[in-house]
Parts: sequence; C-alpha cells; structure tokens
Amino acid sequence: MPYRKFEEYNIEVTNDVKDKFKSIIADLGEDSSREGLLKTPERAAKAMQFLTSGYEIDAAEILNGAMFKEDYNDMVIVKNIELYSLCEHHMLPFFGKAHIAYIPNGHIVGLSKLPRIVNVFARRLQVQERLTHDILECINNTLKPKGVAVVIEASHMCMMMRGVQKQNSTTTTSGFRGEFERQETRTEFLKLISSDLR
Ligand SMILES: Nc1nc2c(ncn2[C@@H]2O[C@H](COP(=O)(O)OP(=O)(O)OP(=O)(O)O)[C@@H](O)[C@H]2O)c(=O)[nH]1
Ligand SMILES: [Zn+2]
Repeated sequence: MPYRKFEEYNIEVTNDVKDKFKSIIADLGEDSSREGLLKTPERAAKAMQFLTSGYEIDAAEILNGAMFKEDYNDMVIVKNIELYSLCEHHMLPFFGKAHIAYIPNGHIVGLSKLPRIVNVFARRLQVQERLTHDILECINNTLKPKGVAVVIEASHMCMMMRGVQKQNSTTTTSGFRGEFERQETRTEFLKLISSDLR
C-alpha cells in the first residue's frame, strides 16, 4: 500500500507512544492531567507517526508506477520543493527546499512523483546529507536516467532554538550522478536554480 492515508494511525502504536509522551510531559515538570494537556499525548503520538510515516512507503514503487517512455533528452528540473524532516540527533525539525534535476534516458517520470519521494525520505529520522543521497540514489536506480542532481538547502531547528542558536545559517547539500558529474551540465543546472538559492 504505497499511499497510506495519514489519518489511519496504528492504534497500538498510538496508545503505546501516547503513554510514553504522558510520562515525558510529567518528567518535564508539567501536569499532564490539566485540561489543556489532556489530549496532548495522543496528538503528539499521532504527529510523530505522521512525521516518520516515510518508513512504510516504498519510494521506488512510487517512481516505477509513473514512468513513461518518451524521447526527451534534455534536462528536467523540479525546484523549490519544500521539505520538513526531523534531525536524527535531536528529533527536532529541519526544513527547507529541494531542487531536483534529471536527464531522461528513454523514460520520463510523472512530475509529482519527485516531491512525493522527497516526502517519503524526509518523513524519517534523517541527516540532511543522507536525505540528499536517498533521493539521488532512488532516482538513479529506478529511473536510470543519463544523469541526476539533487540540491537541498535547509535550516535546522536544533541549531536555532537551542545549542549554538544561529538563526540565519543554512546548510546546503548536493549530489550529482552521471552527466551532472560533468562541469558543463552541473553549471547549467546550478545556473537554472541559482535565483532560488539563498
Ligand atoms: N551533519 C549533520 N549534522 C547534523 C544534522 N542535524 C543535526 N546535526 C548535528 O548533529 C550534531 C550532534 O552533535 P552532539 O555534540 O552529539 O550534540 P549536541 O551536544 O546537542 O551538539 P550541539 O548542537 O552543538 O549543542 C550537532 O553538531 C548538530 O548540529 C544533519 O542533518 N547533518
Ligand atoms: Zn539536531
């Protein structure tokens, strides 16, 4: 079942995580029985299930389901794909934009499937570097294009709300395969997305 409806939470997981959140709230010094917090453990349990729902979805299956034979051999770019993920170190959000390009090799892919696989890999406990490579390798191995490129720019809440507390720093990660390993192709791609880079 590739497209699980996110309203369909696993009841056992919800109950289990709910109990744990209740005890975390108490450990943090709050009164988990006060009115405003009564439903919070359950809401948090559902929110965390949604934010990690990517584990249950096969990204390759999403791409495989929408590949079309087409004789188009130029660059295809989908840019400014917003993403929200959780850093695996603090389980705090990092968020930003992904820019994806590929050069078809006989097949194109349904455009919406690229943001869909970004969601699949982002809704896991991640580091930005692995997220970038997960997306890159999935497209490379499934679509087998002549080349693929992924750039992600993101802000990490663990560096903003806590820790080093830097509000304006952003992190850029990138990966290039096939024709994008050539300077000329990579430069063309970077030029086409440059107005969207911070
Ligand atoms: N490379 C990488 N590091 C990340 C990512 N998200 C968070 N981090 C970093 O993970 C590191 C964890 O370092 P630790 O020293 O174990 O944790 P910490 O004591 O909370 O570190 P500070 O954040 O510096 O307070 C921190 O430097 C974070 O900035 C990511 O996506 N990629
Ligand atoms: Zn972090």
